[in-house]
Amino acid sequence: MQKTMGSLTEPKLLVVDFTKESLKLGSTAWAKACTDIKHALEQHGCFVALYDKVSPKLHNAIFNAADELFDLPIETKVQNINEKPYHGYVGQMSYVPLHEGLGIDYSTTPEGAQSFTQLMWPNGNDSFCENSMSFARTVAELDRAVIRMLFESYGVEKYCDSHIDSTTFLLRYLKYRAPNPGETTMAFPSHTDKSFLTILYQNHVSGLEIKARNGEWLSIEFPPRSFIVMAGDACQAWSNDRVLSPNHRVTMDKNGKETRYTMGLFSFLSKDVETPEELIDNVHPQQFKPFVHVDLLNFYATDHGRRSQAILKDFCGITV
Ligand SMILES: O=C(O)CCC(=O)C(=O)O
Ligand SMILES: [Fe+2]
Repeated sequence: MQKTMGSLTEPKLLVVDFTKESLKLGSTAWAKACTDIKHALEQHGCFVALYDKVSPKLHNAIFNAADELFDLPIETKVQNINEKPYHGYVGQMSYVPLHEGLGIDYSTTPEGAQSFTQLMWPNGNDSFCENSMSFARTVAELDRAVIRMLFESYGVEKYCDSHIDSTTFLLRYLKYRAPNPGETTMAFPSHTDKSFLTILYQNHVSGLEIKARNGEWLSIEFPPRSFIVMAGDACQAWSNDRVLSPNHRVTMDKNGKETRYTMGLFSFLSKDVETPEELIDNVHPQQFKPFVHVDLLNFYATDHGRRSQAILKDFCGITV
């Protein structure tokens, strides 16, 4: 597969400016953004969001917090265990030597932020706790805005509030160190996210690559302080296969010297993931059975799930 190096070339990702006052609910600009977002999620499974609610102070605090967190002893970090697959500590893997990650489940709630902080710093770390929760809450607002727009653009806004009320947010701190000479540059292998939506925020070191529908790998260089909004498998299922949950991976520059940090906010549903009946008709017959969101992660954690090249079809596909 040909790789497009370091550019945002063809096909360009949509950029949606959420900082504009004109993007008020119900305005003309808002209606256009709804249509654009739907189109982008169907075409590429992602878009770039300009969003200025993360202050420079919080921006600095969150990446300092990442440094502080990853500097903890491994014995402490491995205590970040979660019964849900891919929610806890990941690292020390020989085939992915550059990567380490930790996850804060229920990250927008005081209980979620506090229990993670307590586990990592038994003597307390109030600023870590507050900054993590504040960041998660700020990005969750963007998630909700995107959900509202997506539901509106499919004409199913009546389901929006119950969807939002049943959403929980996993915040993952992700680290990728620079490769040593001769070492692999593959920092995170190709995969699709199991979330409903994923929102990514990185430091100044790029590395994310997304596979477009045409099979081309695009290197994503997003403007500083902007976010990548990406659809996960649950969103693809919900949309009756209209939205793309894109394959993506992280590749580090072989000559790079700096550590890449990404903050990822992953949304999950505590109610069934179910395609609205409005999205099912003769032209678009129902593709997937309703499912419990965490069961998709549990399936992915099995050999069959991990090897699957079409996880939704294998997990909940309707065969005709
Ligand atoms: O670090 C990134 O940009 C991507 C992370 C990612 O794909 C994931 O954690 O699922
Ligand atoms: Fe991912």
